[in-house]
Amino acid sequence: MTSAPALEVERVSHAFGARKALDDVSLVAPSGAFTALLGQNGAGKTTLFSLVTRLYQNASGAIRVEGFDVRRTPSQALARLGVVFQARTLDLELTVMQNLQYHAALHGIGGREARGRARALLERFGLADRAGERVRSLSGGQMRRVEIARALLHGPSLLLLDEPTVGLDIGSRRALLAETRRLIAEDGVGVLWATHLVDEIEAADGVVALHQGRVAFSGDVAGLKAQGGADDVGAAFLALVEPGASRGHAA
Ligand SMILES: Nc1ncnc2c1ncn2[C@@H]1O[C@H](COP(=O)(O)OP(=O)(O)OP(=O)(O)O)[C@@H](O)[C@H]1O
Repeated sequence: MTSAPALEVERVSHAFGARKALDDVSLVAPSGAFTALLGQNGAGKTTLFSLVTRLYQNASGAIRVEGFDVRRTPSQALARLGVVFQARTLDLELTVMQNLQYHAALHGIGGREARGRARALLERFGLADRAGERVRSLSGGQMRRVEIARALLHGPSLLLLDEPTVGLDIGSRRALLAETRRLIAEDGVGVLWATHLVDEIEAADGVVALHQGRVAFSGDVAGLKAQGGADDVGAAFLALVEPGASRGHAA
């Protein structure tokens, strides 16, 4: 066991040409906790995920997964990282089990071991009876659960989810959040959940508010409300990022 946080981002900046997408961003997502990365469209959430997953190289600063620097020790860092991207990435024509086995193979987990892990995860997400079906036949919420199961196949200690509830109905959103929180409680994974929906955040969560590529707030929900001078998360967030706006929600 390590005492390093699931994720540490230290003074990271990233630009696309002249446009600064991230400007001196630092944050921590502890192990065994839910941290919401709250930000409106264009805040820089996806860019940050792309840097953590090494889709882009971090131009400046440092990113560590459970203490492993993603640039200097990429294989150790990536082995501890599971990710669910905003766009769906399952192969619709393959079965649920084939999708999971394919991903397990990419992590060097083969045959019986892969099937065993996949079955256990599908069981956990209430999808054991769908293993042999093509992904195309699943609902949006079920596909998201398969993607989370896939992200967990290699036993990561950090799970990144980029706006995972987009396009889901209210029941599926709640179920996905509940399952993610159960994972944290049972397995102790650290979760960084990117969202613009303030109602996905609970009182005990960590919050990092990103605005125009900068961290506008980092701390707990009570601290966000105190700093924003409002009793609800949406109003507090808006007060911090758009001081001119007096009411409303981040969504
Ligand atoms: N590949 C790219 N090329 C140029 N600019 C980009 C690219 N990707 C993102 N950007 C810009 O960087 C900024 C941050 O975008 P990013 O996608 O990280 O935001 P986001 O918080 O994920 O937004 P959303 O909630 O809309 O997904 C935006 O100004 C965006 O236009």
